[in-house]
Amino acid sequence: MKIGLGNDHSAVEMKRQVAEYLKEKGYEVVNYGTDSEESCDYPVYGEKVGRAVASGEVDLGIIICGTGLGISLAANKVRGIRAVVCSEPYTARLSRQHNNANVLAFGARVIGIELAKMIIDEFLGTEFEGGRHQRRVDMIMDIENKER
Ligand SMILES: O=C[C@H](O)[C@H](O)[C@H](O)COP(=O)(O)O
Repeated sequence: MKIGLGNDHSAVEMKRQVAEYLKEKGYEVVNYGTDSEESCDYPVYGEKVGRAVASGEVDLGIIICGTGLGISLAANKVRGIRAVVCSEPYTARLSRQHNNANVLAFGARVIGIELAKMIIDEFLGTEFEGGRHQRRVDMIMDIENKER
């Protein structure tokens, strides 16, 4: 499975550790984030990862900024993206089971790497359940069609 990573200046070290962890676990990693700690703008990287996921260039995305908020807001503007901010593993699991989330976001200034690893494990290790949840996810995606 191919995972697209994105981050701003606040999450360079967190992204590096996440990439290392994912590679150890056998995932292919594509880095769309910055590797410089010089101040930059998170929408750039949220959009890049969102587009990579939406086009199928990667299977899922993981995006990190200070809080996970701004970068997820940006990713969610890309058609087809369901990006979620998770600060604990339960929400990460349910975001896949019920919401079929395709991009995970968290904050490098909010959680540490060990919690991030647990969150990532739940996110990548859980499948969408479908059924009644499919109807609701379809309803979410239909909102995009009404907007554009
Ligand atoms: O939601 C936005 C992110 O948390 C950014 O990483 C944050 O706003 C960057 O802040 P600063 O420019 O003060 O490092």
